[in-house]
Amino acid sequence: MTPAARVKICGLTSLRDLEAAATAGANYAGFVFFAKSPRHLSVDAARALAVAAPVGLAKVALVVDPDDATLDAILAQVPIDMLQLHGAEPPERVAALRARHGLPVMKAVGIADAADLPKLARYEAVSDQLLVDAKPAPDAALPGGNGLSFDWRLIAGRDWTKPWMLAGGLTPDNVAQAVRLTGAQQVDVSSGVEAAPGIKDATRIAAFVQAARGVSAPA
Ligand SMILES: O=C(O)c1ccccc1NCC(=O)[C@H](O)[C@H](O)COP(=O)(O)O
Repeated sequence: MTPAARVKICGLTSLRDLEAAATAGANYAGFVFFAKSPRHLSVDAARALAVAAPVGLAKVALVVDPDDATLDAILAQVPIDMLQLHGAEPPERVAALRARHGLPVMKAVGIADAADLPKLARYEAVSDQLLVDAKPAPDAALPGGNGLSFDWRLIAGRDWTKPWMLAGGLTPDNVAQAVRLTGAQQVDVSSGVEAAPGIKDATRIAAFVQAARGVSAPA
């Protein structure tokens, strides 16, 4: 039987998106703070979403190599439950941010091939969770949210020491297979549930959550 996975919907940009994620039963809502992204939120826009989020929907701030002032400005205004570090933060910086802000930290680790796997242990040592994502192409405009997947067999059967989330190119159509193959207990999606970059599709969000939980989508 397919295990029931916890679901993060990343890159919400409107109250409509937030409601779709909450109604579908998502566990985490991701807010992107990265100016070049079509999913980027100002601090004010993120605050409006975060205060509207229902209890039980964990609010995740996705940041990329943030400086202290940027993070301070976000966290002073936006009630956040977890930080997602999606840049090239070295392990020492991950540990420092975790200590400085007193929030759980999820470090994104990009995987393209077996040479990337040792990074997982290095970041497990300093993070509360890992986000195991596809490594973007060197010339990619965005460090994540590219709808790109990696070879899931690379992590199948791995012994994990921390909770982790599978990400990268997941869709309502492939998430059940990804969960079965990797044993992921948590999954993350952004572009796979969008109608257009930065605009989520409520029907796709519902189908994704159902598929991740091993429930067939209604015909
Ligand atoms: O979504 C963005 O625009 C983004 C910008 C900068 C860093 C990370 C970004 N997104 C990360 C994610 O949304 C997900 O955590 C992950 O990469 C999966 O995305 P997708 O393949 O689109 O489902």
